[in-house]
Amino acid sequence: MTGTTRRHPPRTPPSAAPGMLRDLLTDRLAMMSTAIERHGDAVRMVAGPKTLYLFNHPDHAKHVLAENHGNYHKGIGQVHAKRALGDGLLTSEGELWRGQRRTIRPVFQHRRIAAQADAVAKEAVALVDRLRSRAGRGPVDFAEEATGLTLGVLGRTLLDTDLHAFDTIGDAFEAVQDQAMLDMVTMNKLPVWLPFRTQTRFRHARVELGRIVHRLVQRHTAGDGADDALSRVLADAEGEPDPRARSRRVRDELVTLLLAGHETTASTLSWALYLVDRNPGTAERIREEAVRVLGNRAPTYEDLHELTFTTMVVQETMRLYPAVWILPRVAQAEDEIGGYHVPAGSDVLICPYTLHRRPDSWTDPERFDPERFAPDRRQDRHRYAYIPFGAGPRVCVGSNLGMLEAVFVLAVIARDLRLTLPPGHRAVPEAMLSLRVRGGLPMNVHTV
Ligand code: HEM
Repeated sequence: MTGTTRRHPPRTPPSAAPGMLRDLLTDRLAMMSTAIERHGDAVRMVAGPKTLYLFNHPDHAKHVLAENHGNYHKGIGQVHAKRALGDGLLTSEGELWRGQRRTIRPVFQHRRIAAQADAVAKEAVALVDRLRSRAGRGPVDFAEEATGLTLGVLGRTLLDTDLHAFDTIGDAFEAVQDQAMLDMVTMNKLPVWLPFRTQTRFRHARVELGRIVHRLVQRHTAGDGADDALSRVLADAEGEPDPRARSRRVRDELVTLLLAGHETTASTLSWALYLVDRNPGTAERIREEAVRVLGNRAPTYEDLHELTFTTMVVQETMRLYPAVWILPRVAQAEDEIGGYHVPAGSDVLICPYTLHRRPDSWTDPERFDPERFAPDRRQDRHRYAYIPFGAGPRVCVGSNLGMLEAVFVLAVIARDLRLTLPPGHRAVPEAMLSLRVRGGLPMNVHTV
């Protein structure tokens, strides 16, 4: 293609730059949605020194994430998260990534997840018990409870450990997320030693996470022979001759797995509870299904396939509030996406949040309607119109576990309790590394 015939995506006008920079700091979802509304499926967003190529058609997602994935490395935001996560599975590339993925994949296969379903069910039932003890005593922060649950599940399933014993871990991860976001919006220009609160918290958190991983490793070597994620990561790192590099590798991989695995599922659960409360009749349908399938007992892996409506609610939740709201990439060589030229080195964004709201893929896209995911309607849509777990070779490695958790927890909560938002409360999304509920999710607990 010659320079004269190249087609470039429409660019945002210079007058939009101040508003975009403000939105980058305070409302990243509005920044993406507005750009697409004004300019269409492909936009060059020019904000200060940075140009971001935002693509919003399912064919674009297919091209970047699957067909030509080799040309796209992890990008803005995730690159910056490296400061916190090092070279773990989420942020690594090339041979290192391939090796890490090979090491960890067996831990997440269906067979293994099936074996871990009981551990997930136990955590779900324990959460319900904790919530029940708060019934009638004012709102609980469900987002915090969900985070505790998902960390507990990861501890039991990946590390064979009770992570509840590490009570600083939730705060440490929050500090890591905040830092990664600060890095992203400041384009990584702030040295980490500056005495800002976020940076100081981050430095402490990094030390704390290192300490926690060290303790996990020490405990683990005491009882060997297991085939969990920790055993696999340790066995894999044995090939590394330098002891400091070896322990850094173990830390990076474990911190990555814990971060990637708990915030995403916890956010999904919070949004699910929020949507269930706001959409009359939904809680009753989940409860009726849970009573029919489970009776009074804890869920088992076999029940998962029977909890059809609950699964549809989780899927619709991830459409409206995809925990990973943005998939940032950097083009390694020049490319053409949907007929538009993309120079080498460009920051390319695929945004599940806006993709999942395309009116040509979803009738009345803002409406919460789990029936969209009824098993007989699966063929109705483009395969890349719905990508809550990403797509292509870098698709979420933990999606089976994440789904199992979300469905089990929603089912047992709806069966045993009723959670309601305080009157007039609205949850506001905050697009951090994951799509959080800003300020947490206060919910009143009622027994049924
Ligand atoms: C509802 C829950 C979850 C959602 C919505 C979710 C979403 C995603 C998405 C969209 C990606 C792709 C990121 C990209 O392409 O840039 C991803 C990757 C990843 N997820 Fe999940 N995830 C969830 C649960 C989990 C769980 C439970 C784990 C377990 C530890 C996990 C571990 C990972 C890892 C390690 C990656 C990186 C994979 C790679 O690059 O090879 N996720 N996740």
